[in-house]
Amino acid sequence: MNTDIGLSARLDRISTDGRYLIVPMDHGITLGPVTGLVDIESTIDGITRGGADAVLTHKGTAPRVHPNKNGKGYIVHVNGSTVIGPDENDKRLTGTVEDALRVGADAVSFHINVGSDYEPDQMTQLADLCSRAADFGVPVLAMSYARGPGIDEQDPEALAHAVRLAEEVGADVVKTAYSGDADSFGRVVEATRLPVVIAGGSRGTDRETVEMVRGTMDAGAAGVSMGRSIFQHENPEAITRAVSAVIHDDADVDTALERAGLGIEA
Ligand SMILES: CC(=O)[C@@H](O)[C@H](O)C[C@H](N)C(=O)O
Ligand SMILES: O=CC(=O)COP(=O)(O)O
Repeated sequence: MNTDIGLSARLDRISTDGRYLIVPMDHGITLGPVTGLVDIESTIDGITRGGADAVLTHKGTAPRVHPNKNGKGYIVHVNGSTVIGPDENDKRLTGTVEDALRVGADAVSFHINVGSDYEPDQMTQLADLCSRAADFGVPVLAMSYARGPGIDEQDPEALAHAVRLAEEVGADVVKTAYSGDADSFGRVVEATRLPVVIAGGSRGTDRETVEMVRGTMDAGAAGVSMGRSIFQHENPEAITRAVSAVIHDDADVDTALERAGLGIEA
């Protein structure tokens, strides 16, 4: 059976007209129950009201996600590590495509640290995940970071390599870090035919967050998979509304902040 229609139907559920505003909340494994993840129900309710296309968690929190996601998309993340373990870059499998489908996911995601000691195993696992997901018409979001000893995590050449690897092994959407400006990130976006979305990293000011999103879209990217900058915000709905204004309505930074009721000062 042709699963292309399933793939495109599911991609539509996690995006709007090819643009992606994903809020990942898989950090409960990595960082523990940090701000925004303790009462994850109200965070999900706020961000989906604010304009998120999809939320992302590990499979165990699925029962807490579904009643609060206001009809938006759902992605299940299938590997993880902790900051208190021996090596945070050593992400291990936590689920399968079948697990994700069982808990009602529209897509799966997987984190690879390109340049780390764990890259060979993670690359094989990602390639296998893409093959398995393709059997079911399930999209794969590859979180492809340039991370490891001696790696500059914002180096555009390293990021370009990371996103290209994701395409080569069969992913459908790729997330990576932002290189810091639209010009250099344009080279990252050009490195692949996949839709590219950025991670937000640790939380900055509202203006810094929205400027980063504006630069990303100006570089030709497809959106964001932005976690801490959104779920750790004192008003996740408002910051999502600002990010959504840029991604979905092509707003400039001041307009986006004003529309969300956030101050336009730095
Ligand atoms: C906590 C971090 O540094 C993030 O960049 C994570 O590595 C990315 C991911 N969402 C995770 O928690 O595994
Ligand atoms: O799953 C994690 C991400 O996609 C990015 O999270 P961040 O907190 O925006 O770096």
